[in-house]
Amino acid sequence: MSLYCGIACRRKFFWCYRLLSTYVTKTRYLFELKEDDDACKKAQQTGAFYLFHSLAPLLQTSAHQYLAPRHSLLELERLLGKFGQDAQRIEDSVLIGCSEQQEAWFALDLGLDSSFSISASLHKPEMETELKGSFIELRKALFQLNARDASLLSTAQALLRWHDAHQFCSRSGQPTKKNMAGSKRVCPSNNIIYYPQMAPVVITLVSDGTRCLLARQSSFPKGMYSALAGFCDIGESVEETIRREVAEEVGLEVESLQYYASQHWPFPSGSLMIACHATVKPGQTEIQVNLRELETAAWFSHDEVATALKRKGPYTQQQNGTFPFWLPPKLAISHQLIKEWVEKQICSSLPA
Ligand SMILES: NC(=O)C1=CN([C@@H]2O[C@H](COP(=O)(O)OP(=O)(O)OC[C@H]3O[C@@H](n4cnc5c(N)ncnc54)[C@H](OP(=O)(O)O)[C@@H]3O)[C@@H](O)[C@H]2O)C=CC1
Ligand SMILES: [Mg+2]
Repeated sequence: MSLYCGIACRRKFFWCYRLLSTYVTKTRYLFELKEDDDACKKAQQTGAFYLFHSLAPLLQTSAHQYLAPRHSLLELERLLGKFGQDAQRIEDSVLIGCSEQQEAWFALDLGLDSSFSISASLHKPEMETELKGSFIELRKALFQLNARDASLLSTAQALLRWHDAHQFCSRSGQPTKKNMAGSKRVCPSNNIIYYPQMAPVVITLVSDGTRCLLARQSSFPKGMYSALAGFCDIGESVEETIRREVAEEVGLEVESLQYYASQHWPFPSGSLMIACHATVKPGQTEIQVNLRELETAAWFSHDEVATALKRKGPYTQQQNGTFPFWLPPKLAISHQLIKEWVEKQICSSLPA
């Protein structure tokens, strides 16, 4: 090993160690805040809060992008005081992460009903003026956020929604109580613990070797196609869901499949998207669209998909009345799955 190589390796090792160390420290800190209510309450003193109103995040506009502002505990207490709200409402907040310097990040919804105060929703426009921002539906804003804010706000919204929908014990009917971090709720009358849940969903890009299969639901924006998606049924493995969804939606039988990656997705109410590539049996490529599920589905060539990936919105109606063929934005795992397929096709067509 040359001296240069030795130094480079040691540097690399040191760098990896530093990265790992920061990550582990952060993870252990968040674990402690979830387990210990007092530690979590203390972390709120130096922490920062993302604000929501009826599940819409507070955003500010900056150069065609949305930014998610954070507020200190002091600023939040001042705001609640100004609008006649009890500062105890801050206990409704949920822990969503922390910075490398261990500044804990929380999310709080000022519009949902709270056991600590009511009618906060009456003040929405005044709050927006005071906070110099707007509460914007996450569906409209997600693709104009940077990756970190998109991920934090998606987690926050899913968690706030889950708490709002699990106020009562399904066994005793009594009100449940959230822990300080919001990582669980407990029924005080029978000690049943409820943990936040999400729905597993598969997203599959089917290929016949040279083309890939993309589909549209009538609810999609005009011209947009995506890979096939479907919720896992209870009792199914990911492999079984993929085979069933492909058969149900387009009438094809999957021959092989390969896991690609996963992503948390805030819609409709918090899903774990599990993305896979799949191939169909040779010679069995005739699509039979299930019109109860899809508007249409079709095979697309490598060049058609590569061109669509480069296309940038807004996608306006063309002179012949149709809309250009386009694909989900970069942030969506379906985009990344399709992009990987395009890149793999290029590699496999290169001479060995
Ligand atoms: N991030 C990404 O890149 C992408 C994400 N997705 C997401 O994947 C999700 C699933 O895709 P989709 O094709 O609609 O799924 P499905 O093909 O499974 O069809 C949706 C239908 O399944 C039923 N359903 C079964 N279980 C559930 C559940 N836990 N929650 C809600 N509905 C359920 C509902 O029927 P009924 O209403 O009749 O009860 C619903 O209308 C979508 O919500 C979408 O947001 C999709 C594509 C890309
Ligand atoms: Mg589907």
